[in-house]
This record gives sequence, structure tokens and C-alpha cells, in this order.
Amino acid sequence: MLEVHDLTKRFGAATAVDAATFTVDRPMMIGVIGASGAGKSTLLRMLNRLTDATEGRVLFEGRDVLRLTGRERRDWQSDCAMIFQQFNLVPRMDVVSNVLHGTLGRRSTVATMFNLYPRADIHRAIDILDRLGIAEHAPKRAEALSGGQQQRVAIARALMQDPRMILADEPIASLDPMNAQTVMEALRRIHEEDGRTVIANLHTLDTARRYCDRVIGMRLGRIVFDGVPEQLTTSVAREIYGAGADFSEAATSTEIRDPYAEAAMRDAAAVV
Ligand SMILES: Nc1ncnc2c1ncn2[C@@H]1O[C@H](COP(=O)(O)OP(=O)(O)OP(=O)(O)O)[C@@H](O)[C@H]1O
Repeated sequence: MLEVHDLTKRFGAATAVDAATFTVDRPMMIGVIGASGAGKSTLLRMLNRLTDATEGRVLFEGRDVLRLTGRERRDWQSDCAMIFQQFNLVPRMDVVSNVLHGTLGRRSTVATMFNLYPRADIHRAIDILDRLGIAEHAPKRAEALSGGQQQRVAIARALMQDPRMILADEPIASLDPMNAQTVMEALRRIHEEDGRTVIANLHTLDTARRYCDRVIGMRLGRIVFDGVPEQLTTSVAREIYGAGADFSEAATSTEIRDPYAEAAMRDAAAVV
């Protein structure tokens, strides 16, 4: 269903994503791991067309994603809804209105101006919130909710678009372990019950192992691992993170520095 061929992004002389190639042939939950700066966010942003690719192809059931323009591009962005580390909600707006924002792409300008939502959409928004266990917060301002609850509101907003895929960029990086677990369980359920593909950038290996069917490991822009969680041994993880023998399973990509990346950065700084 999704084919990614040689997807590349260069920012000036630096290559953020280097010829990423992978295929998703059935709905699954995929975790993307790698050290900070490995290219995980750029990869997701290119798939969603938030960032233009420099080279490569993305095909989704016959659609040549990177060539879509205008309405077709917006339709694609609805089909692969994105959620972010910082939730990106409107803090002072109530929860249900934030969720209804997920339908903005298909509403008229007048309806948007006057905040008019069809009754059926309001019911659907409440049903989705209920499914995520936060319906009782529907009338509250988004800013009054905990981080985990806000991320579930963001997931609800994404579900309003009825997406085929959910792309989650570090969805639990700002959350405490309890909230992180609730959000990962929600994403897993959405995959299992709805058959939607979820691709999530994750900081911790144990999260990728626990919730994902498949793990893609990135290092310096390249995909260096693509397999099932069982194949993700400590030595493989060490390779992905470019870490030494002291590599700890509990460590996260924010804690592990990639010595090669750091050397490259120092060289770049010296040139400037
Ligand atoms: N808009 C941009 N302009 C220039 N360089 C960028 C831009 N966005 C990303 N980069 C660079 O591309 C590389 C990959 O960044 P990216 O954010 O995709 O990595 P990441 O694996 O998601 O990192 P993190 O886990 O820290 O979010 C980094 O070296 C980053 O500095």
C-alpha cells in the first residue's frame, strides 16, 4: 500500500534523509528510532508533504504522493494525519472544537468563519473522545487538560479526518510514563481496531519493542535497520545509535549522542 523509494532531503550541503527505501504492504504499527538528528522527523514530514523531498518517490495505492498539488495534496494530508510532540492544539479553545478542527479541510469558508459544525460531526467528535476515554473533558479548554489527555485530543482530531495512516512525531516525548503508556495504547488500539497504519517516531527502544510490529532504525539519515522487534538486539541498537560498549537499553536518543554526527557538526562549524 505504501512504497517509499530513495526518499532524500538535503538542507544545503547536509543530507537529513538519505535514500530512505521501504514498503508497507499491510496496515501495521511501525516505530522509527534513531539518535537525535538521525532524520526521523524529516522522514515523516516528507511523507505527509509538510516538507518537500529533494529526491525520491512515495506511492500510496497508485497515488504518486510527491507530485500531488492543491486539493489532491490536501486530501493526502487528511489521509495521513500527523500528530506532534507538542500536541498543536488551540489552548484556549474547548476540547470538542479542537477535535472538530480535524474537519476544517472539507468545510466551507463561511462555515469555518462562523464556527458552524454539522450535528453529525459533533456527535462523531464526542464518540471519538469517548473511545479515547476523555469524553467528559469535551467542554473544557484544551489547556486545562494533562499532557496525556491533550495528546489524546490531538489523536481524536486526527481521527476526525478518518485517515488511512497516522504519522506520530515523538508523540510521547513530553509525557510522563503513565501518560505515555495511555497514548501508546490508544495508538495501538487505533491500529488494531480500525486497521490504520501508524508510523511513530519514538525515543525509547522498549516502547518500540512493546507496541510496534516493525521497527525502522535510522542513523545519519540512512535506514540502517528494518525488522521485527525481536531482531532489535542490544548490539543492533548500539549500531543504530552509534553508541559504544557502555550503551544502556534504558537510554534514549536524547541522551545518546552520535559521535559521528557530533564530529560532522564540529567540522561544519569549523568551515563556517
Ligand atoms: N528546516 C531545516 N533546516 C536545516 N536543517 C534541518 C531542518 N530540519 C532538520 N534539519 C536537520 O536535518 C537533520 C535531521 O533532523 P530531524 O529533525 O529529521 O532528526 P530527528 O531524528 O527527528 O531528530 P530529533 O529526535 O532530535 O527530533 C538534523 O541534522 C537537522 O539539524
